[in-house]
Amino acid sequence: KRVAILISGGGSNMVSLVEDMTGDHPARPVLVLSNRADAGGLDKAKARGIPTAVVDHRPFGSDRPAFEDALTHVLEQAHPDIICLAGFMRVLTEGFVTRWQGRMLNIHPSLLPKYKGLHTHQRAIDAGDTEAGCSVHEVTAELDGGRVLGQARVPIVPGDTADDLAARVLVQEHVLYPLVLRRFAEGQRDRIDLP
Ligand SMILES: N[C@@H]1O[C@H](COP(=O)(O)O)[C@@H](O)[C@H]1O
Repeated sequence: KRVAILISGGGSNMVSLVEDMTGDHPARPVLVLSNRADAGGLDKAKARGIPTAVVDHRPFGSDRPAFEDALTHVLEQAHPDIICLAGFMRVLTEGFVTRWQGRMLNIHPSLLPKYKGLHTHQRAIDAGDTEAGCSVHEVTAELDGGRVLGQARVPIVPGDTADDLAARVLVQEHVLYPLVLRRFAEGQRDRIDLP
């Protein structure tokens, strides 16, 4: 299977996916695509010999479909079977999502369906939750709303800041996403929960 990975930032999840796609893994990374030319993950991908591309969203202003047409044009040249959103911070329209329906995954730093959207860790702390985590889900037109294929849980420790929690969850993201991608590439659609 051919996998394209969309990023906007440092790309630590992208690296964990790429480093797992070796040996008997049924998939290989064919493209790392960013909407930001200054995304730190681009250099990490180049250093691992993966083709990279940038489609800057800013020149398109509020014309999301035009931005997504440019994304789709670049993606189609890589012929991906699977698309992984990994810290990709643009909300995608229904048109784009429908085009890649059933072949696109995302990692979200909360225990979905709780805390869709942003600032997930602070919201979990403010709510007095005792645990948090991350979820890998299929991407649908509803933001962070698709079927959850995997979740990993971590404790919230009294006195935790959002940054403390984000760091603890990120460690689990790097375990969960590669696991779910491997199963997804093998055709498995049932959900896994860590630990
Ligand atoms: N969507 C969220 O954005 C962060 C991206 O981190 P990285 O993969 O760019 O390091 C991760 O926490 C991910 O869950």
